[in-house]
Amino acid sequence: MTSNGTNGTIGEMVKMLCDPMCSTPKQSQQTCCTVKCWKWDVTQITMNKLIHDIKYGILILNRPITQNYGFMNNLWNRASIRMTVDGGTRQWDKYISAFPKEMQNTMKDPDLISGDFDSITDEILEKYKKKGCKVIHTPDQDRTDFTKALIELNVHRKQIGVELSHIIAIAQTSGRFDQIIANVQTLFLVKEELLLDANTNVFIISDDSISWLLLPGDHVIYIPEETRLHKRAWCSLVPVGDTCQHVTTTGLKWNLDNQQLRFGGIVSTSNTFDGSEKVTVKCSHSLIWSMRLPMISIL
Ligand SMILES: Cc1ncc(C[n+]2csc(CCOP(=O)(O)OP(=O)(O)O)c2C)c(N)n1
Ligand SMILES: O=c1ccn([C@@H]2O[C@H](COP(=O)(O)O)[C@@H](O)[C@H]2O)c(=O)[nH]1
Repeated sequence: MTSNGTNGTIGEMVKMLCDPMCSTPKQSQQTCCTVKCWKWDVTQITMNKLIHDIKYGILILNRPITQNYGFMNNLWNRASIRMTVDGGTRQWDKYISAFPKEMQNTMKDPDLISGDFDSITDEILEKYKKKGCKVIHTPDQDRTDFTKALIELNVHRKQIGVELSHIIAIAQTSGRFDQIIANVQTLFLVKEELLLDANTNVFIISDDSISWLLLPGDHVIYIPEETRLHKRAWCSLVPVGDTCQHVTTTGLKWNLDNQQLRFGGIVSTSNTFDGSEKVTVKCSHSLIWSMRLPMISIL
């Protein structure tokens, strides 16, 4: 049981609702149809409340790692699959090298390293090969290294026979704008092209935000007290790709009432919370939800 009294994993699809407003095909001959419904509790990641039988993967993208040692140590070592992506291996190496030897030794090595390897030296690759990391070359230039890494992670997942409830990508929403957008595209591709098991959700964590894709349906997002009360708390609902024709929310300072979100129309950025324990979002099309990363606990 989490602090919010929610059982189960983040992103769990909790129930099927009957809703005559829903646009999905009718399930039965009555007026009843199926609406998918998810609940999200990010403290399972940020407060290290990952329930012990929940399995997740973690991957490091090519941005400087700014998270504190205690948080990373816990999150990284408890992952079922650890992966660094191309230049992300260099970032990982730099990150752990900054700690004293005894701290470095407590960090497990990556299980997998993938990439087209245009952002990593042979020296670093060799160093990690010698440690026993599996190196996978992914030369395809029609997909990003992040997307290809998820595909490889999924192959490995099947080989070792684990089911992952989520995958955490450590990145930054800084640096190259095209890469920030490409990372969002990866979140869409995962669902569009079924790159992962349908129950596996991908989160992108930077030093100040956590973002993921909300699929059409009903979402309940638990907001930790620390975030709710924070003066600079923020959140956003961004209709990337398609116009989101109908969005209804509760728990926000600027709520939407069956409104349309689209670029050139309304895009809900710099929104914040109204103090409620949870935000609810009902959306007809996919949206990117981002929020201030709740304070990270060291243990
Ligand atoms: C229409 C189109 N535009 C651009 C590209 C080029 N492209 C898309 S993904 C990709 C690989 C990017 O690799 P990644 O390592 O993720 O990023 P890098 O640091 O090399 O830019 C490339 C080259 C393409 N294949 N098709
Ligand atoms: O500015 C950046 C650069 C990269 N990324 C992410 O990391 C992977 C690997 O990048 P390489 O440059 O190939 O080492 C890339 O696919 C992006 O997902 C980023 O987020 N921002």
